[in-house]
Order: sequence, then C-alpha cells, then structure tokens
Amino acid sequence: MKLTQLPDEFVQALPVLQTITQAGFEAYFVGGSVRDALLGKKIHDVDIATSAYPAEIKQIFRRTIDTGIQHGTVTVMQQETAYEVTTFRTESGYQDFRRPDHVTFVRSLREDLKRRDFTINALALQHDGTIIDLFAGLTDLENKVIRAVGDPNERFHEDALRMMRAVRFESQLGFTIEANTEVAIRAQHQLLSKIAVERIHDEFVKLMLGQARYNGLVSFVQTELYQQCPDFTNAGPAFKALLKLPTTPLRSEAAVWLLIAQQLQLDSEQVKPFLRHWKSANDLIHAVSTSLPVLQKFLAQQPLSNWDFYQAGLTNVLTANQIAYFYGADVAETTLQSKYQQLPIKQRSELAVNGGDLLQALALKPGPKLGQLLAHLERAVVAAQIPNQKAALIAAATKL
Ligand SMILES: Nc1ccn([C@@H]2O[C@H](COP(=O)(O)OP(=O)(O)OP(=O)(O)O)[C@@H](O)[C@H]2O)c(=O)n1
Ligand SMILES: [Mg+2]
Repeated sequence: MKLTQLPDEFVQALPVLQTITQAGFEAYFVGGSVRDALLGKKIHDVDIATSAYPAEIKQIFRRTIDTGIQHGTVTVMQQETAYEVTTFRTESGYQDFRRPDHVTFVRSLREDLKRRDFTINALALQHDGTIIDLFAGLTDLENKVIRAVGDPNERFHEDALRMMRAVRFESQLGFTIEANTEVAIRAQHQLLSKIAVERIHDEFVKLMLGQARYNGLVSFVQTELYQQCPDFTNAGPAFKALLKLPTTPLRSEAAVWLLIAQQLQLDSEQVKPFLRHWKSANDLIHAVSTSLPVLQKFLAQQPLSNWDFYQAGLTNVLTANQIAYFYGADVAETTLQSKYQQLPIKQRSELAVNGGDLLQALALKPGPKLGQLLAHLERAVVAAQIPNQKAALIAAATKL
C-alpha cells in the first residue's frame, strides 16, 4: 500500500530520511505516527528508525543531541524541529554490540519491527509513501484490532507495560483486543507489578481520557490488570459500578481522578495518600482534593456558598460539576460561571486592605491577631457582608 499524500509532519521530516538514505542506510517513519496518519488522526512525535548506528547518524548530521544513545536514539535537528532517530534494535538476533540493558543494534528492519508491541504499531513508512507491513498491521487497522506481534506472551514478558498500552489503545482508538492477546494479558497481568507506577499512571490516564473509555475499562477489569495498580486491589466492585455510569468523555486529568475518588468513596483526607501512591503531581493532588468537597455538595444537592466558589476556584468547581453529571446531580455551567464572576473578590490580594493598613489604622503589633483579623475580613467580603472598601474594612476591623 502507498500513501499518495503524506501528512505535513512527514513532509517536513522527509529531508532527514533522504539524508540517511543518501548516506547508504535505510530509514523509515515508524510507530504511533504511522498508525495515527493512517487513521487520519493528528500526528505527534514523528519517530524515525534506521539501519545506521548512532555513531553513523552523528557523522551524517551536523546538529545532533545524544538523547538515549545506549538505546540507539539520537536527536537530529532539522530546521528547528527535533527528530528522534533510533537504530533498528532487538533483544536477540544479529549481535553487533550489546549494552548492559540488552539492547542489540541490528541492520534489519524486520528484526526491529518484530519486537514491537502491536501489529498496528509495527508499520513502517518509506520516503515515497510506501507502507511496509510485515505483520498484517494494515488489516488489523482496518478491522480495529489490537494484536500483539508474534507471541503475545513474549511481547508482554519483554515489557509488561504493553498490557496497559493494549487497554489504553482500546479506549483511545475504539479498537478491540484480539482474543489471544487478551488471553495472554489475563494470564500475565501480575507482571504489571514489576512496572514503575509512573508509567502505569500515564497509561491509565490515557485510558480514562479516551473516547471509548467504556471498552478500555471493561478489559482493564476483565483481565484483572486493575489488581496490579496502586490501591485498586479491592476496587473491582467500584469499577463494575463505574461501567454503569454515562460514557461521556472526561475533560481533564483532574476529572479522571475525581471520578475515581468518588467511585472508591474516598474523602478529602484519603484522596491525598491515594493520589500520592499513584505518583500524581502536587497540583493535581491539590485540584482533586479541592474539588472533592464541592462534588459532595453537588451530590447532596446543597447550594455552593460564595466561600465554596472562592476557595475552590472556577476550574475546580466546573470539574466537580462535570463529575456530578455522572450521578445526575450537575447544574448548568453558565450558572456556575456567573456566580463565580459575581464574587466580590477572587483572591486575597484583591482585598482593599492589607496587613500594613490594619497595623497602621488600629495601632496593632504584628502577630497572630492580625492574621485572624484579615481572615475574618476576607470571609466577610467574599460573603458580601462588608463592601470591599478600605474605610468600611477598617471600620469593621475596629469593631472587632
Ligand atoms: N512498550 C512499548 C512502547 C513502544 N513500543 C514501540 O515504540 C513505538 C513508539 O512508542 P510510543 O511513542 O511510546 O507509543 P506510540 O505507539 O507512538 O503511542 P503514542 O501515540 O501514545 O505516542 C510504538 O508505536 C511501538 O512500535 C513498543 O513496542 N513497546
Ligand atoms: Mg509515540
């Protein structure tokens, strides 16, 4: 098969392929970019595979960066764009030189493609648009199938994260995992425990954000992969219940974790260690633990106070509302937006007095009293009990 029109990202990268070819080596576009181009999806990261060794690539190009030379990857700079160029490699076969992590560089494209995870990820694209399809990846793309290249057990032994990738692609692409591949995942799911949580985290979030989340989650549960994820050992019933909720796509990573926290019935204290076990970033932990009490108000059909809006911020309120929708407890977004816009102030720095003003006006000494006073004024202004004006605030402070 031949692609008659290459996507712009490939056209821009063509000089890299041509330069390598002119030097007497083979070079192809490989991996997710080829898959996504064939699916008509937006391409990110054009990956190039080559028969040239890293040292040879560095001789061919003027501007290169040693990104992961022990894995065979050299970054080539071409008109301010960085391309990762990786030498064909395998775990066994023709041994040119072996690195401590057992990556072996080879000269054969077939050897490289056959150690890739799924047939849809094992396609190579030549400079003239020809697709090289050694493992019937095109048929699987056509039939929307995720099938391991060769023996699935071997592929998952090489890298157990691939099992999570399978369920993630199922969700992202709306594909189905082929029967033997799925049987192997179910049989080997325990291998996932050997994988760093950060890597599992990224795949799980991609699964949850995919357009076919339902399908991905069904496999995640049925293969028991979930059992190998932090704090999910007893989460079977929570996931099964999740499958009964609407299949609407989630908008953000915070929404993902808020939905999970709610399904696991975590409170705002429990959610923090839970997210830390998942190696989540601090800003994410803050967003989720701030959204959770807001969500609980939506679920209890309690109105949000000005203070709730002020403390959580609009983004977290909207996240909570998105998750409230799954439980039939959301409200119109426009209502929330206008309530937030109507807050007298949105942060403490907008308060018409500061500590210095109060010290001066009330002849106070710095100390905890001052902090309490400011906090009190802040709450009163947010609740619209005192206008946010200097004179009014100093008068109120004097009374206190
Ligand atoms: N555990 C893995 C990870 C990657 N690959 C191979 O390396 C390619 C690039 O990997 P990566 O960028 O991580 O994934 P993509 O398939 O490109 O998916 P994404 O769109 O998320 O980048 C894959 O297509 C696949 O051929 C693999 O065989 N096994
Ligand atoms: Mg990629």
